[in-house]
Amino acid sequence: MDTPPPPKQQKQSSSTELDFDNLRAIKVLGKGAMGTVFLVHDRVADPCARTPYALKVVEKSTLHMKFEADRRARWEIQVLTKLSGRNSHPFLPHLISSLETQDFLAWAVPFCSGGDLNVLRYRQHDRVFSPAVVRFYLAEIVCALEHLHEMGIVYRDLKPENILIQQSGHVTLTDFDLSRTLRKRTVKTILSSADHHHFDQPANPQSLALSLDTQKKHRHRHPIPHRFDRRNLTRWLPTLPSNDKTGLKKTKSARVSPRGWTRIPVDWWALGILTYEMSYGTTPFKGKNRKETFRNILSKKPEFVGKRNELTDLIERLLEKDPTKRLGYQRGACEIKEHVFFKGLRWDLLTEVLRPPFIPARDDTNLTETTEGVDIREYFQNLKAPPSLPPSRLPSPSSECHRSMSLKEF
Ligand SMILES: Nc1ncnc2c1ncn2[C@@H]1O[C@H](COP(=O)(O)OP(=O)(O)OP(=O)(O)O)[C@@H](O)[C@H]1O
Repeated sequence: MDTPPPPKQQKQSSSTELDFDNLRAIKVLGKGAMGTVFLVHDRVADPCARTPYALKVVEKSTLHMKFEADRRARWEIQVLTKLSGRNSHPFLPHLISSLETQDFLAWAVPFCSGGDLNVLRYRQHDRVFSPAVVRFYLAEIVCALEHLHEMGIVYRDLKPENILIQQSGHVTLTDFDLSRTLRKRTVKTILSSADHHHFDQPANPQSLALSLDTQKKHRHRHPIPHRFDRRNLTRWLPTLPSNDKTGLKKTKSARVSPRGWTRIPVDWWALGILTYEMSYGTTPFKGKNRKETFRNILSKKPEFVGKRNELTDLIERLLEKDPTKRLGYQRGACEIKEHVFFKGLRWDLLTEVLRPPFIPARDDTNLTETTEGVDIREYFQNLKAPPSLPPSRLPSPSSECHRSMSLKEF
C-alpha cells in the first residue's frame, strides 16, 4: 500500500515555524470535507501581513470518520513535504510549515489569490473559456501532473475546484489527500517511456472499477466481478466496504473514470473531463441519476457541439475508455504535449508568461490588522454550536480578475 504511516513529529522542521497563538486568520478562504482553509499571517514575524499564506486546519476531535480524515490530512502534509525544496514545481504548492496541537492539525501553503478555475469559468461569457485560454491552463496542468507522476504520485482529484490561480495568474493544483504513490519501478518505467503495467495497488482499493490485475488480487476479499462491464459495475458498487469509498465520496460520479482508479491514466481521463467542462460549460457523461452517469462513462462517447477540431480530438483521446489506449498511457505527459492542439506551444517558456489570461486584482485592504480577523479556535467552537453560528464568511470567489489576453509569449 502506498499510503504512508502518519508522521510522528509535532512540528515540521521548516524555516517558517508556525505558532498557533501568533497566527491571525484574516478570513476563511474555503471549507472542504476535511478542513477549513484560512488566510493567515504571523502577528509577530509578519505583523503587516506582507506575506500571508493559506492555512488548512483540520480539527482532530470532531472528525467524522476520524481515522480516515486524520490519515488523509497527514498524507497531504507528506505529499506537500515531498513537493518542497528541490522538488518544488511552479504549478504545484509546497509546504511552508505544519503543526500539530492537541486539537488541530494545520499546514501552511502559499496563498492563491485568484480563486479556482470553476469560479473563473462562471465569470466568463457563456461560462466557457476560449480555446486559447483552455490551451494555456491545460498546458500548465499537464506540466503539474507530469511532475507529480515523475515524483511517483498519481493525483486522482483533478477538477476545476482544485485548480487555483496564483497572484501571477499561473495555476496551482491543490488538495492531495486522495493522491497515491506509485512503486519506484513504476516511476522509473515512466521516466524511461516504457509501458505502465506495474502500478502500486492501495490496501483499500478505491477503484470504482478495478483493472483486471487488481480484481484478481482482491477477488477473495470483495465480490468483484471478473469481467468488467456495465452490469458488473452497478452490481459491484454497493458492495464496496465503507472504508473503500473515500475516493467515490469526494469524487462526483460524473468524474469517475472507467478503470484503474489508482493509476496514472486516471489523471489523463480527468484531464479530458476538465477540458470538456472548460470548453463546453457542461460535463460530458452526466446522466439523470448515478446509474445512468456510470453507464455513460462506460459506453457513451463524448458529444460535441459544432465542428470537430484539434480540441475535440484531444478530448476524445483523453476520454478513451480503455486506459491502455488513452493518450498518455504509453509515454506519459509527452504524448499529450505532442498533441496537435498544443502545436507551437513553447513548453519551456510557460513559466515566463507574464500575462496569463486572468490576473487577480490585488486586494491588500483585507490584509491589515484593522480588518476584523477570524479566531481559528472560536471558529471551530462555533461550528459545534450551530444555533449561534455567526454569519457565513465563506470564500468570496477571488476579487476581480481582469482579462489581459496576451498568450503570445509562448
Ligand atoms: N492555497 C490556497 N489559496 C487560496 N485558497 C485556497 C488554498 N487552498 C485551499 N483554498 C480554498 O479552500 C478550499 C478548500 O480547500 P481544499 O480543497 O484543500 O480542502 P479539502 O477539505 O481537502 O476539500 P475537499 O472537500 O475538496 O477535500 C478550496 O476550494 C479553495 O477555495
